[in-house]
Amino acid sequence: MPAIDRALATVQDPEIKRPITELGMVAAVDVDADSRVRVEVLLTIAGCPLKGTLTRDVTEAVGAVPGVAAVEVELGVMSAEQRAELKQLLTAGQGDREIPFARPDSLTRVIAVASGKGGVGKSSVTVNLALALARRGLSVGVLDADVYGHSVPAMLGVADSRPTSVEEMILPVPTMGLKVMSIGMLKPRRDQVVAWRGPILDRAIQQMLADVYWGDLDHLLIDLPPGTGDVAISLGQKLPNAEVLVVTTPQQAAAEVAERAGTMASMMNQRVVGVVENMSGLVLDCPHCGHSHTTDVFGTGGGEEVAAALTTRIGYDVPVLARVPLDPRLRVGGDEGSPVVAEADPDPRGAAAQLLALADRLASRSRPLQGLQLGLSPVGR
Ligand SMILES: Nc1ncnc2c1ncn2[C@@H]1O[C@H](COP(=O)(O)OP(=O)(O)OP(=O)(O)O)[C@@H](O)[C@H]1O
Repeated sequence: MPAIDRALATVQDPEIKRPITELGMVAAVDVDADSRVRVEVLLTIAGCPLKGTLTRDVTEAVGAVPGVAAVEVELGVMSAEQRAELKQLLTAGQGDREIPFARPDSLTRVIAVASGKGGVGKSSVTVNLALALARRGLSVGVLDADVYGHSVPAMLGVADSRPTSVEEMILPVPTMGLKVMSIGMLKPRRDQVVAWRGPILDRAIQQMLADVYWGDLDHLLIDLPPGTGDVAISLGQKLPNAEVLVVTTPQQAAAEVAERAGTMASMMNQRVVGVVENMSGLVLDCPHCGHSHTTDVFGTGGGEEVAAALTTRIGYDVPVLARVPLDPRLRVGGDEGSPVVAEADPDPRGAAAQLLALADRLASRSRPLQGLQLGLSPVGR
């Protein structure tokens, strides 16, 4: 029945984000004399964590077709051959172990979020920015490459999730409209320590970029470890066309290390797109006078200092793109796995409003060629 086929084509696999009909996941559709429909859906792997979502979506879509009396969803599992076909379909045109974002024709804007030192709010900025961009209808992936912290999954409420893998192709974990992959998800257990060094880290980064099925992304946000270590070098080599956002605090003492992270990105030919000053003034409503007062807990001027120093050193304008205030709601959102930008009606003086404005600024910027590698080489005469 074409109407049932059309209804099934509206159901997406929650991880791959493509219609199940295109992915070879609908094995059979039977309609009996009483207009009861039985749909056999093939999961990519047995025990797929999202089978409940799939069953519900298929039941709802087919149940809404006029004339359908009842829907029964039967779940099966793809054979090795069917999985190999699926992998082939998803990676068509992509060379083995090729990083799709490094291709010259890639339309994905990669933004790596860097900081000089830890604890300045790099991961908080990454997850909130990602969610704010996704709320604008953009397709966004988040790659947590912070070997020391990997706090992104917890901040997005998927700390214990593990990605599904289909024939060595890893499907990122879907949450809140984002696709998430973390270096922590490559560990067998959450409490295990990642004690990897150069070459193994490099392989892990390669795997997370090339072996993960990211699909068509508008943005990929990467949470880098603090500082200028191995991961930043690996990513710089693999993704010279990435843009880098430097997060720092207003504290003057933190400025120098943040500058170093920005300079390093530019040495890797990545464009430094701007600076985010986080933990700027704390706004408190005064119980005595009724007005609000701002306390500069970490001083002032750190963001400007980093931006000015990078502008001079790199030779193009590196602006301060946002000043995000200290805001307990941001911390609570991170702890609870529900980023503050998801709040309805954000307080215009709070962190959420500044992070939403940052997403707007970044999304509305066209990608300038200055600072990007064009891959041109002079022709000899
Ligand atoms: N603007 C802010 N207001 C209040 N709390 C904040 C703010 N920014 C970050 N925090 C809190 O500070 C702590 C450190 O933030 P976060 O983990 O984002 O930093 P980080 O730079 O990614 O650190 P690391 O590199 O060590 O992972 C978190 O508990 C976070 O909730």
